[in-house]
Amino acid sequence: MPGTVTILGAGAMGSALATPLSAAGWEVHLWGTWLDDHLLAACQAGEPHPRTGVRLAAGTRLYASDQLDEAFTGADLTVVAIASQGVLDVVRRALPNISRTRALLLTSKGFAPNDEGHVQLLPDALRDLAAEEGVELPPIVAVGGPCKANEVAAGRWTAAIFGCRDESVAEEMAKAVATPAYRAEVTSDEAGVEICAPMKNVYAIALGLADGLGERHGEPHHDLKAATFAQAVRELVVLTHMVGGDPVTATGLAGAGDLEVTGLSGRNKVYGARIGRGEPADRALAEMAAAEQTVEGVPAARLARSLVDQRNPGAWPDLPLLSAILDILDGHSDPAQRVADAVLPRG
Ligand SMILES: NC(=O)C1=CN([C@@H]2O[C@H](COP(=O)(O)OP(=O)(O)OC[C@H]3O[C@@H](n4cnc5c(N)ncnc54)[C@H](OP(=O)(O)O)[C@@H]3O)[C@@H](O)[C@H]2O)C=CC1
Ligand SMILES: O=C(CO)COP(=O)(O)O
Repeated sequence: MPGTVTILGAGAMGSALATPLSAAGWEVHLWGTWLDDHLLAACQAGEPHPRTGVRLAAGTRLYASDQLDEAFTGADLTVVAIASQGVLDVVRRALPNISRTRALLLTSKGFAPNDEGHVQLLPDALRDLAAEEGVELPPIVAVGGPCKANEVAAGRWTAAIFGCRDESVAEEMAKAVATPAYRAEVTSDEAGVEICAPMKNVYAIALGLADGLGERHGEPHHDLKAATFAQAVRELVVLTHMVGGDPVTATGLAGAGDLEVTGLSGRNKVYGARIGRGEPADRALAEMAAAEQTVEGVPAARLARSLVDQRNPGAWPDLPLLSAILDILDGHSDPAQRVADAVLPRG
């Protein structure tokens, strides 16, 4: 199918996807938000993208925030690669253009709270938004799996998972973007992919904490990290079930796979490591924000608290690690002990 793809968001992931999409034969239009001018300027100057350290794929056309309509000239496909807090705002502006494309691929990992505080998965919120505006959205394909933007940008082997309620659309898209290095498996479990995506960021904070403890004490805490990993996967299964998804999604690329890569080197893990080294949670977050390091697990954890309260508060006893992470974000005085108590057997 290759034709023209418009990528909304010129941050790490949006710019990275230009690599496989170009390699798969697409003409790539990369649109930057009103916050991305400095990123586009660096790319225009032929420098590596500031967030990935990798040069944009040759031939990528760049569009500034006031060129949204131009960015959709001839577009057949939309990719949304906006950090979660900006997704609804950007999609609202682009709705008429998006509606003329074959599908909307959504890489963002987060939740959408509405004005009444009701927490939705992003695709549900996007469909509601489109209905309110009287616009018909194309099928949404949730993009998940262990995909570090810098590795995708560099053209290294990456396995993604595409989740669409209409599995044939996921299949069509997976074929249309496949390269020897970037390939996607498909599922009809949109909800499962969409709950695992933000929640693995939350749990990766706890994985990072074990690494930070190791650095602080000069001795590894791999046992704690592994126990944390296993508990995180158990809780991803509980949460996936809660939103009507398939537990297999939680144990595959979208859940365990993405948790692993984020626990190795993601920004959420880096944040957790700072807490493990002894930094106060709020100060570490402020310093990462100042360095343009998005830590999506923090807002996601708090929205997940509301999601569980709204959908099934009876599940809290099965979510001790999520409870621990929330306490740590709220300033718990002994984060390491709090995680250990959540993931070690009671004895
Ligand atoms: N980085 C990665 O390895 C991966 C990321 N993802 C997901 O893809 C999405 C994008 O990630 P990534 O590219 O790393 O994120 P970035 O931090 O690089 O930001 C992505 C884009 O979102 C914009 N943005 C941030 N906040 C707002 C806002 N309030 N309003 C409008 N626009 C906003 C950014 O602008 P600004 O430049 O100002 O931040 C940028 O254009 C995320 O949800 C992430 O979870 C998925 C897989 C891997
Ligand atoms: O989602 C990611 C990898 O799949 C990136 O994770 P971080 O946001 O923690 O860097």
